[in-house]
Amino acid sequence: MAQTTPNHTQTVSGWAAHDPSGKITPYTFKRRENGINDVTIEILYCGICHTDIHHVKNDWGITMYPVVPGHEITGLITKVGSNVTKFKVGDRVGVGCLAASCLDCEFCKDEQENYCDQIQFTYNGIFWDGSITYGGYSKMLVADHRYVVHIPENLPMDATAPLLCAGITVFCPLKDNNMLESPGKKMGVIGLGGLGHVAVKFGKAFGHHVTVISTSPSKEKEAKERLGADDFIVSTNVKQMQAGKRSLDFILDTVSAKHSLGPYLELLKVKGTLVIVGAPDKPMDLPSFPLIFGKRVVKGSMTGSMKETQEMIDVCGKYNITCDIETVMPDEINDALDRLAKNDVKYRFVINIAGKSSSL
Ligand SMILES: NC(=O)c1ccc[n+]([C@@H]2O[C@H](COP(=O)([O-])OP(=O)(O)OC[C@H]3O[C@@H](n4cnc5c(N)ncnc54)[C@H](O)[C@@H]3O)[C@@H](O)[C@H]2O)c1
Ligand SMILES: [Zn+2]
Ligand SMILES: [Zn+2]
Repeated sequence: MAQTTPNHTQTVSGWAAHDPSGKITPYTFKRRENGINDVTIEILYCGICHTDIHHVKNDWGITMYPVVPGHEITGLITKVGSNVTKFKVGDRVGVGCLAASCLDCEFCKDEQENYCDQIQFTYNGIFWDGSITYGGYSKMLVADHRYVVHIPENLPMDATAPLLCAGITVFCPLKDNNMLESPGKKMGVIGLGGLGHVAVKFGKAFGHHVTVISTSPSKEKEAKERLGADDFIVSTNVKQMQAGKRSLDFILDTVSAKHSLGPYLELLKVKGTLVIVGAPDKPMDLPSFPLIFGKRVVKGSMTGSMKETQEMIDVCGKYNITCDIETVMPDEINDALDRLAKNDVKYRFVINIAGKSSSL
């Protein structure tokens, strides 16, 4: 593993964390030359995902410092390799969590490359040439074109950026559990942050009755008035949790910190499903009784394939779904990370990397 290889000839300005304090500082590094399968992207915007916090603070014990976070990237193509036919210079594009996969295993061949066991991520991964991947907190990216999607013309580049991770991560569990084509389900969303607020929007766009389950009573008004949620349960309110028992068909758990699944499982109907997408650093309690007494299912889901990501972005174009964002400049990233850790954002920070004034 190396930070660069001889073909890393392009100097790029970015922002990196250098140790588990998580403090971000300007960082200049090298990217590879644009290869035959690559596109070069001028980055316009990059969302700040809670996964970025887990990485800069080494919550999961896997961070390779210095880490340049960022996997919710939108920008414009400035160069295309000779094998690339799907993109041209000037195209509006997005890059999410995936940078490379083996292209040969059963999952890669079945367009589920997000489950390839050699998957490499947009940052804190190791690319095929042995170099460490650096993400979207930077001015420019060289990406294999197979891991890039088109952004529909009607979607703004800033409020679309978080869809590349937050959006696809909540879209796939809905798709996998037949929630795209069968309206009228009772759906719950635990945690109203970056992922959770997009889940509410998808749930409503797909015709479901959406209940937000949150520790913060103060979020109820906004969840209903701004995001269109139908119901709100405060998870620390025993009476409300009791009244909600056996009421939901499907729950999406987006919580970033350790919590017990038992009380949430009780909210599911018999044979209901809870999908975990939040990634706390510690194991969560999973009591057996709510599972066996309700024949309930708990499963996980990780981001989405590139085919699903393009499908999700196109669906967002069709329904005009974007994220509710607060835009920050690169020198405000540390404040934004601190505020995100305190859950003080509605609902996603997006870094204005290029410093352009309009949202394009
Ligand atoms: N599965 C995937 O592919 C995938 C993709 C992206 C993010 N993630 C993970 O999903 C999680 C959420 O990401 P995000 O960007 O939406 O974060 P976020 O900080 O925007 O939202 C997390 C929400 O969880 C709530 N929360 C925190 N602790 C809680 C607790 N103990 N009980 C109840 N609620 C609590 C917060 O109030 C907040 O609303 C993170 O762990 C992130 O790493 C997973
Ligand atoms: Zn993410
Ligand atoms: Zn593979």
